[in-house]
Amino acid sequence: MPQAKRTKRLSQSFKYAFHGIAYVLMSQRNMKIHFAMASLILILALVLDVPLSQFLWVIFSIFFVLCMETLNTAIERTVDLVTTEYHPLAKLAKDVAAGVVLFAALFAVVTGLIVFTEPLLSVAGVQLPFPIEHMTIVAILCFLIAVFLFSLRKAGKKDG
Ligand SMILES: Nc1ncnc2c1ncn2[C@@H]1O[C@H](COP(=O)(O)OP(=O)(O)OP(=O)(O)O)[C@@H](O)[C@H]1O
Repeated sequence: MPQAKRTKRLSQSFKYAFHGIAYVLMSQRNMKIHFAMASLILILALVLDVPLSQFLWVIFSIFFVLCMETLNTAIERTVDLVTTEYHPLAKLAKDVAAGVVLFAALFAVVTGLIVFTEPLLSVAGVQLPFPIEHMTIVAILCFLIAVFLFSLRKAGKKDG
């Protein structure tokens, strides 16, 4: 029956997807760290009773990081399929894929700082000197400028 066939195919797809996720979790140290951090953050959100609108951002950033780490592993294995020898393009592909995970992780850190800094400090009876959004803007601007300067230096070294 076509219906039964489709159900079987769907369950097979889930099985393959879970196999992929299990592989990433078992083989990648970073994925284990992401899982541990996500668990801690969820417990912290529960303890601090984070409002739903902010909690949604926390959940989004958790799954965003998990997605990017999974994608990164897929890219790494694909590169390994093409070559296990040293190749500058293999290096570039893997380094850029690692950059994707770093961007996702930074997004998660920024989200965590915005959501958790004030509630955590208020538990300790401390007040921030400036609004958290202003401090976040300054921190992100500093990061962007630092990355830009680092890239310029790298490009300069290549030319020189
Ligand atoms: N075939 C290759 N050619 C050139 N450089 C490579 C190659 N494979 C890996 N590298 C370099 O080594 C770095 C680490 O690669 P590696 O595949 O070990 O990634 P990893 O994050 O340690 O993943 P895993 O431990 O899951 O294999 C890459 O970012 C890249 O700079």
